[in-house]
Amino acid sequence: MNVDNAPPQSNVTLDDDVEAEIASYLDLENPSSFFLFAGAGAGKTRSLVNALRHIATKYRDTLRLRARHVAVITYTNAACEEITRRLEYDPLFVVQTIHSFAWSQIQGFSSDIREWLRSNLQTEIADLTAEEAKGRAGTKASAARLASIESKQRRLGRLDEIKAFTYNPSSENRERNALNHSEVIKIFATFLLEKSLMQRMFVERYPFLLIDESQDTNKTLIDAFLTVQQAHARRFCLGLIGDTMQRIYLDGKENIERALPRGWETPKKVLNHRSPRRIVRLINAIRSGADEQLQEPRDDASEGWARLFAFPVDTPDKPAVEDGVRAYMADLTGDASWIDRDQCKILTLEHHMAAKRMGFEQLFDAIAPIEAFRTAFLDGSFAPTRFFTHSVLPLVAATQRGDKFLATKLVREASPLLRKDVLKGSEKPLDQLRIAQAAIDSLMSLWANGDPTCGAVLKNVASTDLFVVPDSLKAALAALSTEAVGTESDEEADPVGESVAALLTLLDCPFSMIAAYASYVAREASFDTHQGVKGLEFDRVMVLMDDGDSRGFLFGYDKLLGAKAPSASDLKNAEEGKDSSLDRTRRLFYVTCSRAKSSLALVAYSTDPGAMKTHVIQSGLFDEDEVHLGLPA
Ligand SMILES: Nc1ncnc2c1ncn2[C@@H]1O[C@H](COP(=O)(O)OP(=O)(O)OP(=O)(O)O)[C@@H](O)[C@H]1O
Repeated sequence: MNVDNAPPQSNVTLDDDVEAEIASYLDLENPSSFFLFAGAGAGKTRSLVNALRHIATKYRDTLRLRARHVAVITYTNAACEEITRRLEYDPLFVVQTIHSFAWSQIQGFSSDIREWLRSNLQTEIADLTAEEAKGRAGTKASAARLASIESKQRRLGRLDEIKAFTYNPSSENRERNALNHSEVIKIFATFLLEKSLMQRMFVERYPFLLIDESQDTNKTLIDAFLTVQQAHARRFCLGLIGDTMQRIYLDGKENIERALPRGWETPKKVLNHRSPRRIVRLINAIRSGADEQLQEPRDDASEGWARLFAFPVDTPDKPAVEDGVRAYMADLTGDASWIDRDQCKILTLEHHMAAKRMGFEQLFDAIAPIEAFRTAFLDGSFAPTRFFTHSVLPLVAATQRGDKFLATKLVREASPLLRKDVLKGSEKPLDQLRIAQAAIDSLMSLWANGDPTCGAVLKNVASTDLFVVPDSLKAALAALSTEAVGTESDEEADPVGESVAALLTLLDCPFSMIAAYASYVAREASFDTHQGVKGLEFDRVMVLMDDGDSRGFLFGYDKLLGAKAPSASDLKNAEEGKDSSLDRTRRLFYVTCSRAKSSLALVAYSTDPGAMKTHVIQSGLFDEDEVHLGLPA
């Protein structure tokens, strides 16, 4: 065959040798730790599964002989199940989410856990006591501190009674002997770093540890793993898989790629298997503001569509405008499914818009701005809101529906009033049931005068002992219940801290917001956010961006898309290499746009749609005919 006439080589196998490269690092005798650089749709899951299969083929017998395993940490339970399934449930692999994995490693060390907790509680109590000494007596802040000190002291006092600690990654962990989610991570990281025997046992048991979505994995633990790897570089292989451009959680490690120790390998994948050419060009252009990683579309990829529609920020009927955009996209692409809202993935980059449209804005505004609360609040695991969504709401909803059977079941399962030992110890268990029913009646009576506040609900539940109030709410409850005896100037001189203030605002919210928030975090809403679509892909994606809705504490589409100039602090952050709101917005924008398999419509509500249009064209994100100011005729 004449080589000149041969069809040009397709690029679809371009990255195939990366799999071999990774396999070469997975050498039991001479391991190399690695960080896989691969953008959106590069097939990271496939690389991970291939790497694991390689280990199984090459080392199964050797590993089994010494009861060793391969550990894999994934971000979600769904990812965990998917990888386990693809590995055909092979017991060689321990595939777990970070909390389950951390717990499985520390579970047997009850006395060490007890000592860690003792020392941690003592430090926390000492800090609070010092704050109390500096503060003013009789203020709400003082009431909150005293309540925290009391509950910590109570826990400290009971530590020696606890024989074994418990933990459940998907529950409230409110039992006396339970650890909470962040303690499990901190304890594991501390043990790994401080207990050399545990460190040695760990690398002996798991000579290979691969972490998926490593950019979002808790930074304390990533740092601990990096230290362990450095100490045992010759017999422990740490493989980090992920994409720095897709870091969306604030507890992930910033600039992880720059923190890699010497001697690490950095294989790179360049193909995007998911998106059509136009969308790969767009996500490359978005990414170029952050790093130099460019992707190539597959040679057999179609051209696809990406369009930007910019509207004034005060557009009155936004949902109607969005319907119009979908109708236009259906016409443009010849894909009638755009008409059907349910066949499109509608993404809001931030949650405020969802909160506003679904009716829990006040709740969102109370909690989301607090950095330490945000991640858990947005994924539904924040203990104070979970108390309302998982304990109180189901009971209230069942009672309001007249479902007595379910209401009784819920109280039996969760209420301290009907705990088995209480019923057993009671001479007349029937009386105990009456007490529980009276507590339910008392709670439900709050609705006689309309929608009660969360604070009124909490006070009521605490007074009847219907449910255990989580520690995280006790300080706020104390502050709420305090008839402040301090003067106004005392309150000014000793205000409640940011966290308690946020919880007090939460307690001020009408309880009806809890149901709206619960359905949002359970993803029952018709639109989703970047968090909900991690790792997923959809044919038709519509991204909604509204700075008017985002309150500016996290986002800045107008800045990203050029309708507003960056602020002085943005420029300063950029100069100092610090993560700015612009960087965060760029990453969310990248994550959402890169989910599209066929066509993409961006809808921006802007303070200056004209300036946005000029900027996105000048910066090479879009061509002139791809940007519409208003709905095209
Ligand atoms: N080598 C390949 N050949 C063909 N299709 C592939 C290949 N690798 C991955 N794919 C497909 O490409 C799509 C993206 O893969 P995958 O979801 O694993 O990417 P990813 O790197 O995890 O992406 P992201 O980080 O954006 O979530 C999937 O539909 C997958 O089946």
